[in-house]
Amino acid sequence: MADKIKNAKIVFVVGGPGSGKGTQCEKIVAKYGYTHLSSGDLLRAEVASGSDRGKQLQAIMQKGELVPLDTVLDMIKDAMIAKADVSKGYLIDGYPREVKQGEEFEKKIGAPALLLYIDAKGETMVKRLMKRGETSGRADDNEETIKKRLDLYYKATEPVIAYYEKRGIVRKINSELPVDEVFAIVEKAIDELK
Ligand SMILES: Nc1ncnc2c1ncn2[C@H]1C[C@H](O)[C@@H](COP(=O)(O)OP(=O)(O)O)O1
Ligand SMILES: [Mg+2]
Repeated sequence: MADKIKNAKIVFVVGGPGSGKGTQCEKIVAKYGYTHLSSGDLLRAEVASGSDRGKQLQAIMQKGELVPLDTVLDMIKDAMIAKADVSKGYLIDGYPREVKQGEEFEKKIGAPALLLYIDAKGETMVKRLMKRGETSGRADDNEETIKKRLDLYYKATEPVIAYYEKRGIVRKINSELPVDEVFAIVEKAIDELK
């Protein structure tokens, strides 16, 4: 089963909360037929299911902390295998959050061909998340948790970007621009993969 995804195109989509990862992934899915896997969405779906694991996850996420590595990875892998026959590639959104997560992903699943670094300023991310929080229903889109998520993001994710930069697969995308202009830059990076 797992070898079905061994040769798949894998794109890590990394950026702070509210930087626009989900927005850009949606557009990549529409144009390129990739499968979009947001680790956050997978986790929230588990929470919504009301399972015991979901309840434990909810407590962790509400505090703005990171969920255990194996849990996230197993959920991503299962979701990838489920889409192996129809997927032109995979967008792994919001993962890895830490260098160790990236290493484990490569051991268990495969190597990324590209890392899209969706980059927006801290104040922009806060503004967007506060706005999203008005309608998203997400427990973590509130001012206090947003600050914590941003702090954690800077600490944990910057080493991730440095790690993949050494391997030459990072493309930094200016996400301060309007959505379609951001996507024009994203398209170039994806087109280069073919
Ligand atoms: N380039 C852009 N310009 C303005 N608003 C943007 C934007 N990209 C995303 N947004 C909005 C849409 C959402 O309400 C909010 C967060 O975007 P998102 O795609 O959900 O971010 P992420 O998935 O990185 O947390 O910001
Ligand atoms: Mg998102």
